[in-house]
Order: sequence, then C-alpha cells, then structure tokens
Amino acid sequence: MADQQARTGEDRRPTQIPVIRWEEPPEGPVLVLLDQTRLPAEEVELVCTDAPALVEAIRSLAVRGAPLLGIAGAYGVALAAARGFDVAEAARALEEARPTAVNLSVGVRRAQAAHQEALAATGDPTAGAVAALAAARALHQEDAVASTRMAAHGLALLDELLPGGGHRILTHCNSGSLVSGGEGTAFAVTLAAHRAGRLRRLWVDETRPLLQGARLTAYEAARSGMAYTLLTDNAAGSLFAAGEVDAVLIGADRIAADGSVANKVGSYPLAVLARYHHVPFIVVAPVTTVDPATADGASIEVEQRPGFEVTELSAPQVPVAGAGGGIPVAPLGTQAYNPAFDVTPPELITAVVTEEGVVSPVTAEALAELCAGQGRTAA
Ligand SMILES: CSC[C@@H](O)[C@@H](O)C(=O)COP(=O)(O)O
Repeated sequence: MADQQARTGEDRRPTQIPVIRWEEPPEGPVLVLLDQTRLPAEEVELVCTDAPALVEAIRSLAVRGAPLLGIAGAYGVALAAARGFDVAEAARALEEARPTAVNLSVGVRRAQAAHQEALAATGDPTAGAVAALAAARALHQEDAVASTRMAAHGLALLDELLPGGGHRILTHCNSGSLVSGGEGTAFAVTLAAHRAGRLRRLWVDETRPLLQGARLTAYEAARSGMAYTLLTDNAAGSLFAAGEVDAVLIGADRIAADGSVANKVGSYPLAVLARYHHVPFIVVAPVTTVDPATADGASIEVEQRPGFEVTELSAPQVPVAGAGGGIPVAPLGTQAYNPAFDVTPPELITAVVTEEGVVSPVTAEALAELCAGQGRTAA
C-alpha cells in the first residue's frame, strides 16, 4: 500500500495554526482570518471590518468547522458592536450564515447576551462592545482548554479500546487546529496518540466535494510529522475490508438530544462500515456541540450547498471555467445532490468524547447531564 512516510523534524512549523485574531489598528477593529479556501496552496489572511464580510467568509468556508464557527460568530458580534453597527441585526445574519453547526449560534448568542447585559447595566455602547469582545475572547480561550481535555480523554479511550497501541485511525473532514482555539477535536486526539508514540497511521478521507480532508487535514498531518495516507472517500470500504482500520475518529457539527450526530457528509457511511467490521466509531466534540433543543437526528437542519461544488472542481489555483468558477466535471446543467452533512444515529456510535469525559453508550440521559452541567437545557 502506498504510504506517506512519517516526517520527523522536516516541517518545523508549530502544529497549532493561528486561524483567527482580533486586531485594533488606528482605522478601527478588525477580525483577521486565515482563508481556508486557499489552503494548502497559500496561507492568505482575510481581514473582516464588519459582520457582512464575516458572514461571506463563513458561507464561502474561508472560516469553517463547528468550534471555530462559534468563536468567529462571537467575534463577529463584538466587531459589529465595536464599529457601532446594529448588533441584533449582525447577530441574526451571523447565526443564519450556516444552519447545521450549533456552535455558531452558541457563540453568537453568548457575545450578544454579554453585550445586552452590559448595555442595560451602563447605557454605554462602549461598555457593551467591551463585554462582547470579552465574551468572544473567553470562548476562544475555553475552546483551547476543551481541546486539550478532549485529547486526553480521547487518548485514554483509545488505549482502553485498543490496548495493543499502534493505532491506525481513519478520519473524515477536518477537525484540527484549523477549526479551533486549540488543537481541535478528533484531530487533537490523533495528535495526542502521535505524540505518545501510539499512532501508527492516520488515514485521511479526502472529503468530497470540498476536500477538507485532502486540503486541510493532510496539511495539518504533514505539519505534525505523523504518518498519514490520503484516500478517496469511496476507498474506505476496501480499507476496512483489508483490516487496516482500528478506529474511526470524527468531529461533530451538532449532536441532537438523542445522541444523533451531524457531521460532514460521508461520516454516516463510515459508521455503517465501522459497525460491519467491528471497529469503534468515536465522535469527539465539546459539550457546546450537544444541542439539547434539537430532539433527534431528523430535527437537525442539514445545509444544502450549491450543485456546482459537485459538478465542478474548484480551487483558487484552478483557472475559471464553469458557473462556480471551477473546471466542469459533468455536462453543463447537470443537477447535483450536495448536502454538506449527514446524520449518524447513536446506535452506531461507540462513544462521544467531550472535555468533560467520555459518554458510552451514547444515551439521551448522559448527554442531558453534560449539558445541564453547563446550564443548558432543552427549554
Ligand atoms: C471539530 S470539526 C467538526 C465538524 O465541524 C467538521 O467535521 C465538519 O464537518 C466541518 O464541515 P465544514 O463544512 O468544513 O464546516
């Protein structure tokens, strides 16, 4: 089997990639984002001076992944407040930018609540803006801490489920420091296994159609020096059949109250394969991704993306040709089915790893208890 050899010390860049920061130049505050649509070809930054620019960055996936969407949303509210825009309107637009990742609305609402509370207490818009920014910074920091804790809990779980070590892990989409204030969710567990000398290989699903696996997870894996191999999504079946996968680790965009997990489309087929082949299927997500207000998998709104993402290959370095600006790979006018996410039912999930510990089996009661610990209930 063709392998990408482990790199040791070849690439000395830090594994934690700065993806978002707040700056205050003389012209006014800005939110600076690493434009993820340009990776891995170029590391280019996007500067947002207002909430509409951030909404566009969220829709285009320049900034993406559940925890980072929450952080970005909170900073977006702070930006609107600091620049004197209508905060309620900005919050609404940010929340609606993408529907599936619950963290986006959690982040937006937290900053908005801090803004409202400070404004009500002082009547001073500056105090409101300062409070919104403090809430965004706190969320950013908390996500880094949660990431470290998820990595520790996840590694302990892997060691328990796979006592022999030498883990061969399959992942889908991207769940590393590109989506987090820290080192991410599922990818952070993989990194912890790598650092502990217990990762034999990370199998990276390319993740059609937008290639978050190939463009982003492979980019993060290469920086970390871990051994990794890229595969097309439809090669996963033969990989399982060959006995090459010890565990599947993925992140989540929303976990319903019943334990159903929405994650990047292609996650559910992996769960089915994992069950058939008796391989643990593990979801890693902060407690904020559990949504007690969404009863079950059928109630999760799955974002539908434009068809051209499927009918064309697009990347910034590819010349403009089709309707979406990419190279057509299907006859003009072909209709495409392009849901961004799918939903895996709890009975196919071995465990949900959070910063507060491991939930296994995945039950509504255990998840409700976690949320209650953060003061979040269905009401
Ligand atoms: C911690 S990341 C979990 C998910 O957000 C991730 O797996 C994912 O599906 C991201 O989708 P994206 O459409 O790239 O935002």
